[in-house]
Amino acid sequence: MGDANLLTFPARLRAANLVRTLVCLVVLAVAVAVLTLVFGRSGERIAVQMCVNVAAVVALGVFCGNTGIVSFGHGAFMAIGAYLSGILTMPAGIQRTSLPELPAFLAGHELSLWMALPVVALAGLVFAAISGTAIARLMGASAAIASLGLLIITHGVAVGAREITRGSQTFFGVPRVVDLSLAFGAAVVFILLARAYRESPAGLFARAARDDDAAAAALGINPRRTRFVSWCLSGAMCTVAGALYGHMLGAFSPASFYLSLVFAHVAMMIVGGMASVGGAVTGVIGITLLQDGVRQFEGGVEVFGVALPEVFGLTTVSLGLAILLVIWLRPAGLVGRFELGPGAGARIFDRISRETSPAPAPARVSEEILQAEQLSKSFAGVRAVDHMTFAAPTGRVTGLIGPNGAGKSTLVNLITRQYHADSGKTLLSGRDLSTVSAENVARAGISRSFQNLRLFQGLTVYENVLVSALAAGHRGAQAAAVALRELRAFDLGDLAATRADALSYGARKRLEIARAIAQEPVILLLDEPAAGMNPAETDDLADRLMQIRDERGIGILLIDHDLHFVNRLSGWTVVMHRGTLIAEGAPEEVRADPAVIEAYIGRGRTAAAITRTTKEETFPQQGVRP
Ligand SMILES: Nc1ncnc2c1ncn2[C@@H]1O[C@H](COP(=O)(O)OP(=O)(O)OP(=O)(O)O)[C@@H](O)[C@H]1O
Repeated sequence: MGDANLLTFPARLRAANLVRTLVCLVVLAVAVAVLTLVFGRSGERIAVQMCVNVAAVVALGVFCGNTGIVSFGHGAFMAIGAYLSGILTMPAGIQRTSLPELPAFLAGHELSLWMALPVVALAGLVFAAISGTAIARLMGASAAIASLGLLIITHGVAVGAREITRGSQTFFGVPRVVDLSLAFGAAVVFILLARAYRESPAGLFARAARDDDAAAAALGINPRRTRFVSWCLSGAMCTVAGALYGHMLGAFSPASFYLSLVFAHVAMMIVGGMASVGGAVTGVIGITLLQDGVRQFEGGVEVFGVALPEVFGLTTVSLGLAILLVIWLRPAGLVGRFELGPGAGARIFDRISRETSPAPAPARVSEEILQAEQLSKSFAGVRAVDHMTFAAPTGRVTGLIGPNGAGKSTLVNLITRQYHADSGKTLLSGRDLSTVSAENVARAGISRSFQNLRLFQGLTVYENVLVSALAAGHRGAQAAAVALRELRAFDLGDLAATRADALSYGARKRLEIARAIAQEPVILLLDEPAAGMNPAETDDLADRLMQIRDERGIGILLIDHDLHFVNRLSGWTVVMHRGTLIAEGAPEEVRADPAVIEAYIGRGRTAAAITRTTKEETFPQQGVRP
C-alpha cells in the first residue's frame, strides 16, 4: 500500500464497515421478500419469526461475538422482557381474570408496546448490571456455565412466581401486535446497533480483550469492564427482543424461553459465525429455512407416492446435525471470519473517503524515572527475582541482559504488574506502582512488548495499533492519525488491512512494538524485540528505536540476547544472574566485568569474547517459553 492508500485507509475502513452493514440488511430483506412473495401468508408468518430471531441472535452476539464467551443466559433476559411487557400491555379485564393476585404496582397499566419497550429495556439493563458484576469476572467455560446457571435460576423463579407469571401454566392475553414491518424494523435497528457497538472503541476493546486478556490489560484496557459493558448492552437488547417475541406469540410459558429456545439461538449464532453480525443474520436465516423445511416432514408426508412416517423431534435432530456439520467443516461458522475487505469498500465509497494525515510526533516526554527497589519474586522455591534494584530514566535506552533464566522477563512482569511481587516496590518518578492494576501501570505511562508475541490475532494490523491509540485516550480521527503514524514508523502501512495472525514473524514483532508505542508511553519495556529476526531486520529495528528515543525522549528498557543489538542502543546496561543484579554501568564497562563474563561464559574466557560472541554461540539453549 503506498502512502496515498495508507492515508485514506481509515476512511476506507469506515466505508467497508458501512458496506458490511448494508450487506447484512440486504441479505435479510431478500430473505423476507422471498418468503412472503413465494409462500404468501405462511411465508409472512415465518418471516416475522425470522426477524424476531435475528433481533434476539444479534443481541446475543453483542456479548458472545465481542467477548468470545458463549452465553446461555440470554433466555433469562428474553423471559423478563416477554413477561414484563405482557403485564404492562395486557388489557385490564383479561389481567384481572388471568392474574388476580398481581402486585398492585404492576397491575392495570395497559401501555402500548412502544411505551412498554423503554421500561423493558431499562429493566433488562438493571438485571444485566446486577448479573454482569459476577459474570464479567469470569472467562471461557466458567462464564458460559455461570450464564447457564442464570437461565436455570430465572426459569425456576418464573415457574415459582405464580401470581406474576401464572407459574408453568400458559400466560395469555398479550396483545399480538408484532407484524412483519415491526419485526423487520426491529431486526434492522438491532443490526445497526450491534454493528455500531462492534466498531466503537468499547467494542474494539472487548474484541482486543477477547483475543488476549493480558495484552489488553497492558494497554490500559480493563478486560472485565469490556465484558461487563458487552453483557449489559446485550442483555438490554435481548430483553427487548424477548418482549417482541412475547407479543409475536401472544401466549407463552416459562418453557418458551428455556433450553430449546436458547439452544436454537446459540445454534443459529454458531452456525452463522459468532465473530460477526453477518454471521448471526446468516445463521438465523439458514436455520429458520432448515427448520421450517424439515418441519414439513415431521408430521409424515408422501414423497413420490411413498408415505414417509411421522418422525417426532426431526426438527431438533436436524438442528443438532447442522451444528455438528458446521463445527466440523467450518469451525468459525458459515460466514466465519470472512468480512468484506476494506478494499472492496474502497472501490464503492472512494469518493466519500477523506484523507487522514498521520499525527505529528508527540511532544518530547518530560523527565521521568522508573525505579525498581528490592523487587523479589519466587515460584515454588525458585527465586526468579531476588532483591533487584535498578533505574531506567527517560531519554535513555537501558539494556537489561543476563543468561537464560536470569529473571529478566519476570522482572518486566513485576513492573507491569502481570505478576505480583513478594516484596519490593516499583516507582515511576516517585509514584508507587506496586499496588496498582496492570491497566493502571499502562495508564501511568509504561507500555511493553511481550517475550512471546501477544497480538490481537483476530484484529487487523491497523486495528491492533488503533486499539492502543484509543486506549491512550485518543478518539476518532486523532486516534486514526496516531495509528497511521506508528504504522508508518514501523513500515507496516502495506499490511494495515491484514489480520495479525497472517503476518510474517518479523512483521508481528514490529507490530507489537508499534502497538506499544501508539500508547505514547513514557517508558517502553521491550522483552526480546529482536528474537527471531535476521541481522538486517535487527539493524533496521535498532534504527527505528533510536529514532523514536531521540524524537520523543522516551526511556526504553531493552531485554535481548543479541548483545550487539543491545550494545548499539543502550547507554546503560544492567546485568542479572540468578535473579540478582550482578553488574551495571556503561556497556563497555559491563563487558569487561569479570562477574558478567563468568555468568555468561564461565571462567577462563576474556571480555573480548563477549563482544565477539554471536547470540547463537552465547545462547545455544535459548528457547521460546509458552
Ligand atoms: N510463571 C512462572 N512459573 C514458574 N516459574 C517461572 C515462571 N516464570 C518464570 N519462571 C522461572 O523463573 C526463572 C526466571 O525466568 P525468566 O523467564 O524471568 O528468565 P529470563 O531471564 O527472562 O530468561 P530468558 O532469557 O530465557 O527469557 C526461571 O527459572 C523460570 O523457569
